[in-house]
Amino acid sequence: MFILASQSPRRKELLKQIVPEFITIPAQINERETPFTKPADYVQTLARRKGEQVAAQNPTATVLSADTVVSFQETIYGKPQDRQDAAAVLRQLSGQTHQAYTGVWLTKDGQVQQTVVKTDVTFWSLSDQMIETYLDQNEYQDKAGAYGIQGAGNLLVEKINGDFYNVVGLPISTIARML
Ligand SMILES: Cc1cn([C@H]2C[C@H](O)[C@@H](COP(=O)(O)OP(=O)(O)OP(=O)(O)O)O2)c(=O)[nH]c1=O
Repeated sequence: MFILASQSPRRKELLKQIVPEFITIPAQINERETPFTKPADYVQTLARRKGEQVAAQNPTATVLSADTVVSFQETIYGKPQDRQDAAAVLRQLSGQTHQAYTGVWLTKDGQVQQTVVKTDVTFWSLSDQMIETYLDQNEYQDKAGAYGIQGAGNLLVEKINGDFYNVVGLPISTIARML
């Protein structure tokens, strides 16, 4: 059995492109128990904690988990607390290049593989009006870094260097090579 240890609808949609049949079992962990460290270490630790928690309940299954953050100038941005927080994050990222990191953890046939994929994302310079218009669409609410590149958030993005799907939350070309 293949389990995606995630409640993210975006991760479920992306995984369908490479795995025909799987079930989803969200991990029940408190992400705040993991201290902020370097972004790559942070997402790797969280992906591992999510995967291990679900794998412990399903010891013979293949289990895939992931965690995505946005990082800019040593600050890690998870999901925004509220609209004000989201506005502050987007103002920080405006006109700058930040990184999206996704940690991936996979256990298959008793073997554990894990990796971290990084994508550079450059935002246009964003006016307050552009930020408010984007926030009005409420897309920011469950997204690390307060934007969804796969949605209207794409209008904030001048360019990326790296895997697009990694920003969304599942670097499927890398994962396909792990399977
Ligand atoms: C940057 C970015 C993040 N995201 C989303 C992907 C993830 O759902 C979310 C990052 O939060 P995560 O904590 O990685 O994932 P999650 O809580 O949504 O789901 P789970 O832990 O159960 O796997 O941000 C986008 O959808 N688009 C983007 O451009």
